Amino acid sequence: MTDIDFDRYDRIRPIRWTGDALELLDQRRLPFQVEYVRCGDSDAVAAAIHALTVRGAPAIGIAAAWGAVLAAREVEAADGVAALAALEPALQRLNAARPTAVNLAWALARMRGALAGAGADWRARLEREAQAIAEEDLAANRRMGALGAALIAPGSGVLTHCNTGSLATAGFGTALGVIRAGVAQGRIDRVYAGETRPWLQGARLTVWELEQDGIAPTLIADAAASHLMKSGQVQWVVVGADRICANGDTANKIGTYQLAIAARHHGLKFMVAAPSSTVDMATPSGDAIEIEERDPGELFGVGGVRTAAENVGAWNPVFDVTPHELIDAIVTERGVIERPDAAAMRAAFPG
Ligand SMILES: CSC[C@H]1O[C@H](OP(=O)(O)O)[C@H](O)[C@@H]1O
Repeated sequence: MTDIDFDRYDRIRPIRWTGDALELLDQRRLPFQVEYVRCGDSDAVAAAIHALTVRGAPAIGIAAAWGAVLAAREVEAADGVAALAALEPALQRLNAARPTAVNLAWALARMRGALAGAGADWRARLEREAQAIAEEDLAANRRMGALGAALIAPGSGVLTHCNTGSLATAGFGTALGVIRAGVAQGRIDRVYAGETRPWLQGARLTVWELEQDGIAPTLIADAAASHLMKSGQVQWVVVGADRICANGDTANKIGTYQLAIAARHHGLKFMVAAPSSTVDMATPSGDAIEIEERDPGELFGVGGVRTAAENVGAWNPVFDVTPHELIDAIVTERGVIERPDAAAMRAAFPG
């Protein structure tokens, strides 16, 4: 199979550290405006994560890590132990920005760990740790892309949901990295992207990302997914994850669960691609995952056009849980877990 020209397929960087501030590509404005917003302190980063200025499980972990670096400039401490105590309120505010993606808490735990044993140079240690988290994520995505693409037979069609690309990570993407690798290797002929209401990560972000690569996706309404699967044009559904539990149950963007049900009904394969930073072995199953519910107002407008009358009752959970029984493969940078269950997860993530 041809090698993957990673640089060709990965020119978007949603997160930029300037040395004294964090610049975030404002994903609320894409694809119509390409604008970066500047976060000069940790609370601005927390607000940006909550507002989805930056979004995507790995990306919010990386942003929070840089938020901790900014918080370090807001406190005085002689060493790592004193810094840990002084930083904790800011780290808690960063952690509270969104509840479902485990990457946020995972990144902040990495930053706390970097302080252990640190001396007067603890701020520099934090900055190195944030940089390492971002670099490790990019490397993980590129390895995951190759591992996931290898499962896909040449001539395949793939459906993806939400945005799991460079915009949601340090680069290349998770599920979108598998798709980029699969297209590069001639395995994937057709890419379908679900619009992903209500926030339209698919229509606004995934389509834009793939067009930057010269990959022409076919956009579909979320409601068209089962009909597409029935057509025989798609062989795999490939999605990302926000939290993968100890038994393989997976939280991901709302709408993923019904894609998994339809895929199983139509005999399609269902792949979850996520870095090991998304695996949460401390959560036994999907029932224990906190599902973020956002402002119902996100349901009422699309591109400035109202989609419902005022004061309509609405419910806006933005994630759901796919039971492991409906997942054919979980792909992380450590390898492929076929037919995931608690035993397979323990074998892959022994502790
Ligand atoms: C590799 S991104 C993982 C995950 O994050 C997205 O959620 P959101 O856009 O709300 O941050 C979506 O669930 C992606 O699959």
